[in-house]
Amino acid sequence: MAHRLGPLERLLSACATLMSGGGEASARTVAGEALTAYATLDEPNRLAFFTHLTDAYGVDADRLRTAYHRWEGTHTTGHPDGDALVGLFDAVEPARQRLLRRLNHAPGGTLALVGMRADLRRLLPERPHLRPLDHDFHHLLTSWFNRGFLRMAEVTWGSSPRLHRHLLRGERVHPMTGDEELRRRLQPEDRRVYAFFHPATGEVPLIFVEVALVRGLPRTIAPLLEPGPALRPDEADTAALYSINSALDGLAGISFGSFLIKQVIEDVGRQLPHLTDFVTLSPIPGFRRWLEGEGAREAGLRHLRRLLDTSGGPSGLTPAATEDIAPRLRRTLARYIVKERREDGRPLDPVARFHLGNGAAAWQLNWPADTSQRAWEQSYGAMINYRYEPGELERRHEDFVRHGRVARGGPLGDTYGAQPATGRAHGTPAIGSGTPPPHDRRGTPPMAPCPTIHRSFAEQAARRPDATLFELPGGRRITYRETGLTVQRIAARLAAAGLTPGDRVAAQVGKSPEAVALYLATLQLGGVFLPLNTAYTGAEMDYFLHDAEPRVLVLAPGREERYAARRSAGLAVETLGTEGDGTLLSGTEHHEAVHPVTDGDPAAILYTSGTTGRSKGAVLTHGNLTSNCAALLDAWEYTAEDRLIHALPIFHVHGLFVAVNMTLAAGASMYYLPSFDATAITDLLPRATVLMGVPTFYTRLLRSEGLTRESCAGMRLFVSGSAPLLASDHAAFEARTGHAIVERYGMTETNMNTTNPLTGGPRKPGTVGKPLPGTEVRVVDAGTGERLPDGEVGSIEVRGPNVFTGYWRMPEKTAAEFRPDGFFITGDLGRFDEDGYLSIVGRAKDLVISGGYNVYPKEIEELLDAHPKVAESAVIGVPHPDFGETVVAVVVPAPGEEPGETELLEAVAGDLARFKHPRAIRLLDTLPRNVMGKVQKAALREHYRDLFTDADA
Ligand SMILES: CC(C)(COP(=O)(O)OP(=O)(O)OC[C@H]1O[C@@H](n2cnc3c(N)ncnc32)[C@H](O)[C@@H]1OP(=O)(O)O)[C@@H](O)C(=O)NCCC(=O)NCCSC(=O)CC(=O)O
Repeated sequence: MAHRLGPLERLLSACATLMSGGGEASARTVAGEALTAYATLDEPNRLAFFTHLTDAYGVDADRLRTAYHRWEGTHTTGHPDGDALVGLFDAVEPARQRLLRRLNHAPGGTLALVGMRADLRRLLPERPHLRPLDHDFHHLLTSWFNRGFLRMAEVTWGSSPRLHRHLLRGERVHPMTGDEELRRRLQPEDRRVYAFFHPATGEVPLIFVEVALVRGLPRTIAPLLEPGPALRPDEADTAALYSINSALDGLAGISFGSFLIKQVIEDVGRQLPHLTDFVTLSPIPGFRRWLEGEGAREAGLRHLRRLLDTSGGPSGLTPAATEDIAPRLRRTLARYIVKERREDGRPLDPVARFHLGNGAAAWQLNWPADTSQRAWEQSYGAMINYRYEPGELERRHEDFVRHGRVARGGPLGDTYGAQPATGRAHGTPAIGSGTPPPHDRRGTPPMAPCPTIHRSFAEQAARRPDATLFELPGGRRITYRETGLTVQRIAARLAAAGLTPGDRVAAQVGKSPEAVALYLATLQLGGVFLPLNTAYTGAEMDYFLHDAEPRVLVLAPGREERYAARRSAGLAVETLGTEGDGTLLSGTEHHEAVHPVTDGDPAAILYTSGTTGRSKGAVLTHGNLTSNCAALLDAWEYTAEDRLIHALPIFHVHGLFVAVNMTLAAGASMYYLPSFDATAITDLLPRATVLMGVPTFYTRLLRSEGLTRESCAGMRLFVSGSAPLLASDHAAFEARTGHAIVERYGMTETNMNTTNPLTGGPRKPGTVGKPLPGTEVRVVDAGTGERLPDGEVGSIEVRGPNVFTGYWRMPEKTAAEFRPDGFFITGDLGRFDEDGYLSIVGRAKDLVISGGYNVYPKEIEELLDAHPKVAESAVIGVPHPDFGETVVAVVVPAPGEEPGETELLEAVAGDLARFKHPRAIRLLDTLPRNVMGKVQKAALREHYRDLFTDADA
C-alpha cells in the first residue's frame, strides 16, 4: 500500500483489491487495512466513501439482463435450470453486499461494520440517496445477528471495567454522569442489570435492562434514579424495568426477537419468587411529535398543546395546572398508545411496539413522571407502565402480531376502555368485563364481553364508587355508588310489585337521575324497559298500555289516578317524581340479585309511529344495546374522563341508548339538564368535553352569544343526530368554535348505524359518515334489492348486532321490513360517495322529523279525516328554522263546510302529543293526485315550502 495516499484513497483502493478476488488470508489483511483506514476518516470523507459504495458497487445492469434472459430461456422451455436461477440471484445482489461480507473477514470486522452503519444512519436523514446502502447493511446484519446466539448475563459491580464503560456509554434512556451513578445502579441489593451478548460482538452488550425492586407500581422516575436507601428484596413486591437500552446504534431496526424481556423476568422471578408484579416505567418518546402534527388538525388536541406549552414546563407546573391538564393528557396519551397506528397497523410509539410485541399490556399512564428536559421534549414528561404477566405473554404477543390488538388493563384500561373482546359477531367489540372485578391493580384486566348495560354500570360503580355520575343544575352531584343504591332500592320495589323477567316496565316520567336508575333496575331484574314521551296524551298512552301490556306503569306523582282502574287488571301503578319523590323510592329494601340474561333477551321496547297509523314497538335486545354502545365508545373515544352535557330527553334512543348508555359503560359523568337550555349549556361548555344533540340544539346555540371559540376550547366532541343537520349550520359552527360537528345516523330500530370519523378522515358536512364497525349498510334498488354503485340513490338497508329483533307482537310487519338475508329496510333513501360516506337524501316512508322527533302524518290525517267538517286531509313536513321541519295539515273541507284552523287544531290536540300538532292548517278545494290517485305530497311540500322560512322561531 502506498502510505502517501490519504485514508480515503487507501480505503477505496483496498476495497477494489478485495473485490478483485484473492485468497482468504490476504482478504483478512486487506480488509483489516480497509477498516483501519475507515476509522481515521472524517465526516466529509465518510460521506464520500458511502456515496462511492452506493454508486460504484450497485447492480451490474448488463450482467443482470444476461442472467435474466438465461433464466427466462430455460424457464420457458419447461425445463427450469436451478443454476440459471442462482445466477439470477447473484446478479440481483448489489456488489456492495459482497464487499461488506469481505470487509467482515477482518479481525473485529463485525463490530467495525456495526459502527460503520451507525455513521451511515446519522447521515441518512440528510442524504436519502444512501438508503440502498443502509438496506444492504440491514440485510447482512440481520443474517449475522442470529438471535439464537444471544446470551443473557447479569452485570454486577464486580463485572469488568470494560463492561462498565459500555454501560456508561450505552445508557441513553436515563444517562449516567459517571462511576458513582453507575455504582448506584449496579451495587444496591434492590438493583439488577442484565445484558445480552452476541458472539459476533464479544463483550460489547447489544441490549441491557436495568431493574429496580420496589413496592407498588412506580409512577415517577426520580426515586429510581436518585440516591436513597436500598429496599430489602424481601420487602419488594414489584420488579420495575426502568431502562431498556439498545446499546449499539448500528443495530437499529435489527430484530432480536420478542422474548428478551421474558428472560429477564424469569431470572428475577427465579431469584425472588415472592415478587407479584413485573412492570416497566417507560418513556413515550414519539408522543409530543405526534401531538404537534395531529394537534394542528383537532381543536381538542390544539387546546391540550396550548395548556402544556403555557404550563411553565417541567419545573414550573403548578398544582392547579397539573389537575387541569392531567385527565386530558392521560386520555390523549392512551389514544396515542392504543389507537394511533402506522401504515402497517402497528402503534406509532416505538417503545410501545417493543413492549406490546413482547406480550406486555399497556397499564398505567403517569404524569408528570420525568422532569428532565429531554422527557419534556419527548412526551411533556409523561411515562407509562407496561405490565408483564408471565401467563399472558404468549397470548398477548400473538394477539398483537396477528391482529394488531393492543392489550390494556389497569387504570389505562379503565380510562380508555378495556381491550375489546375477541370473537363476537361481526367483530363487534364488547364493553368491559363479565364479572365486576373489585379494582385490584394486580387483577386480570377486564376483557370478557359484558352482556348488559346494567352489568357495565355495576362494574363502573364497583370500580369508581365515588366518581360523579350526575351533576345537576345548581351543582348537586350524585356518585356511582349513590346511583347504585337507588337502582337496588327501585329494583326491590319492582320485584315486590311482581315484576318477573320479560315483564315490561312502562315509564312516563320526568327526566331525573332516578329515572335512569329505574331503567337500570328494570334491566337488573331481566325486565323490559318501555320509556314513553312525557308529551303523550291519554289516548296515546292507552294505546301503548293496551299493546305492550306492562306489568308496572310508572308515572309522575299525581297522574296515577287516571290509571287506577287498570290496577285490577294486574298492572302495578307506581310514581316517580323529579325531586326524589314517588312510591318507587318509598321503600328501604335493597335488591342485589342480578337476573342473568343473554345477548338475545329483550331489554327495551321503543314505540315508533307507523306509516299505517298504528304505533309499533321496536324490541331491542341487550346485545343490541351493548354492541352499539361498545362501537360508539370506540368510535368517539369516549372514556371515564369525559364530561357530557346531557340535555336530551331520556325516552328515546339518542338520549338514553347513546348518551346515557355510553356514559354508564365508560364510567364517565354527565352535566344532567332537564331539557335544552342554551344559556345553561354555554355556561357548562368550558367544563365539559362532549355534547350530544339534535340539529335544533346547534341551530339554537349558534344564536347564543355564549358560544365562542374560548368557551368551546376544552370541548373535544360535538355530536349531532336524529335529524339532518344543515350544512350551513355545520360550517357556521366550525367557523365560530373551531369544532367540526360529528354527524351520525341512527334510528329507533337500529340504534346507531354510521358516524363521521373522529380521526383518520374528514368529517364531511351533509353526510352521516361511514358504517360503525360490525354494522353493514348498503344502498339498494328498492324494487329489485340489487346493490347500487356508489353515487346512486337508493334504499338504505342495515344489518348487524345493532339491529332490533322485530316489532312487538307484529310478525307480519316485522317480516315486511326485513330482507330474507337479514337486512332491515330503513325507509331512508341515500347514497354512498366514493370514499364510503353515506348521505341521506330523502325518505321512502311518509315521515316528518320535527326537532328530532318522528311524526307520522298518517296518525294526524286519521284524526283530521274523522272530523265532520273535513272531507280529506294530507299532512306534510315543511322547512322550519328552529325544528328543521314542522308539521302542516292541508285539509279539503266537507261539502258546504269551512272549518277554522283553531277549531280543527282543538279537535285533534287532545289525542296528540304537542310536538305532533300541525303548526299550520291550510284549506284546499282538492288535493293534487297522480294518475294512480295517490296524493302528491311532494307537490304540497313544494307549494308550502316557505310557510315558516321567514318566521321567527
Ligand atoms: C328540540 C327541542 C330541544 C325543543 O324542545 P324545547 O322544549 O326547547 O321546545 P320549546 O320550549 O321551544 O317549545 C316550543 C313549543 O314546541 C313544542 N315542541 C317541543 N319540542 C318540539 C319538537 N321537537 N317539535 C315540535 N314541537 C316541539 C313545545 O311543546 C312547545 O309547545 P308550546 O309552545 O305549545 O308549549 C326538543 O324537542 C328536543 O330535545 N328534541 C330532541 C328529540 C330527541 O331526542 N330525538 C331523538 C329521537 S331518537 C332518534 O331519532 C334516533 C336517532 O337519534 O338517530
